Amino acid sequence: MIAIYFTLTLLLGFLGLYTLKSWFIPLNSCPLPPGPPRRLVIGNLFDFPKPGSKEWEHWLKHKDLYGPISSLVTMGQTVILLNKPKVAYDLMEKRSAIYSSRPQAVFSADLANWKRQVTLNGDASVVRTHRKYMTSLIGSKNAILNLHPQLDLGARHFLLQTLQQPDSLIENIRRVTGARILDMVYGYKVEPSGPDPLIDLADLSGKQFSSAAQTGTWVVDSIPILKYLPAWFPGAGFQRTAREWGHVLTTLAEKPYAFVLHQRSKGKDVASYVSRHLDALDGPVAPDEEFVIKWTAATMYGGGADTTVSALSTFFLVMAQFPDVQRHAQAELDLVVGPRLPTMNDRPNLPYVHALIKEVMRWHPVVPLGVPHMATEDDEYCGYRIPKGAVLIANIWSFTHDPEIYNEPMSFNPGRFLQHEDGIAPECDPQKLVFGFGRRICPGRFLADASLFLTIAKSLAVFDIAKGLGEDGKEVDLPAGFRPGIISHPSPFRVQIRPRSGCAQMLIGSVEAEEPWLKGHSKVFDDIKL
Ligand code: HEM
Repeated sequence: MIAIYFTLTLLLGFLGLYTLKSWFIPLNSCPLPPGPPRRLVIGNLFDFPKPGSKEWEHWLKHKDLYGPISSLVTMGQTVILLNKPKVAYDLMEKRSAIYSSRPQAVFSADLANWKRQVTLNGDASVVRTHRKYMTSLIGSKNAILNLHPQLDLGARHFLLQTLQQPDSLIENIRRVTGARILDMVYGYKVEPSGPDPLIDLADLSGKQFSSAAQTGTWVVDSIPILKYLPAWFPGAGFQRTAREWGHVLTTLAEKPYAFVLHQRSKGKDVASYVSRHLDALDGPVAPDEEFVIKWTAATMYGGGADTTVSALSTFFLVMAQFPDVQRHAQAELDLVVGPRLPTMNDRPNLPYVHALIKEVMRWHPVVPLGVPHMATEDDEYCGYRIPKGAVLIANIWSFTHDPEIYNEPMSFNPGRFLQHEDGIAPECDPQKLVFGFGRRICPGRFLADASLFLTIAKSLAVFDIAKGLGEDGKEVDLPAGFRPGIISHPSPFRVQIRPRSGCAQMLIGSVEAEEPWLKGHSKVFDDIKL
């Protein structure tokens, strides 16, 4: 009992101090950017989105109410909302030296130890090293050229699996996307059908990450002192959850790494990101070097799979929703490519398909609020104060739906990205917005771009995508909604996917004659002790 009173008193004391800090404005200092009025003690606590709500919609009103930049303060923490792309560029790109850190959310980064993945790490030298390792595999268009054959084969296997199991679209997308990255990063082949331990693990960890990083879900993020509560303390269940989720993340990094070491010990190793880095070492791998290889590999797997799954799911949803757009893209493919599957070489001659992919990325940005950045120094912008430690959130969804940038932003119109004969310029390329900004810009953007093109162009060439049928045989309406989360996916939907012709069916089946891609390595784990 005494322990509870003591902890409560301590908590109230800290709350008071935080509040004082949030009300304290240095003399001769400019004001924070505008924002909702602050209440005594709790500041803007009730102005944050409710857990499980769509945060990007919640913050949208800030642009109309307060302009291009706004702010909130609660528990001593300042949050700066960037409501226009220019502000995101001005701060996160032009002043990237002081806006490239990450806030250390207590639950995700600290307790569950997600900061082992660079995405949630704020330390500049760690970020530099980890990004350097990753960019050797995926950091430029040239680096991705080497991966085209693997990506192309992956896309053809996706067609085959979708033909065989048209009702398991999202599972197929998930399996093939994960399989591609596991192959590139570890040389691991997933099971051709049925569950695969690494795909399931990434799925679980991805779901846990989405909940872990959701603002407002974890009280310990707002009151960091709570992290010292022991797990047995009433209300401290978050400690057990964090430990459990941290353990899943550890397994996600250790298991496939152990697979590579096992294959090397048997002389069965194939070229992959991990083996290439191990080959480059002179002697035995030092622990800190092993840490970087292991965790950059896990970061690419974790960061690359779920994001691409979301973009491809949105593609299938909108194709069923906008059949005219689908027909237009198919007509272009038939004219330019003819009766074969499109490849990367066809891309320059497929402007409409290219524009369609941009529109998918704009229509629903996969990471609607980006990943928050943190200021590492006090700064001033347009007469407003941005204090050291402030968290910066770029509302990417609001950027890609800004009527000053995109004409009729709520309509799905790939034509907006084409060069018009009457001289009207194409609208802003959303690739400049949806992958984030400055030194933390997504290092997987070239890989994502190539994977999306190959999967989307090939799918359009051979499949007709339509709304699913209800029990009465009539087409059912598609949900227009998207789920909340740091990586946002479409709400569950049903579509029909059929080959466009007999020739299309033959093209899809042709991949079966090639070396089996999905031949399955999971049995190896029977021999590996973690
Ligand atoms: C449609 C696909 C994708 C989208 C829309 C996307 C978007 C983003 C965004 C918005 C960020 C945050 C950038 C910032 O902080 O300003 C990010 C970070 C990151 N992305 Fe992606 N991404 C995609 C695919 C990928 C892929 C395929 C990989 C790797 C294989 C990847 C790896 C990463 C990593 C490692 C980070 C963290 C970078 C850092 O913290 O420095 N992403 N991504």
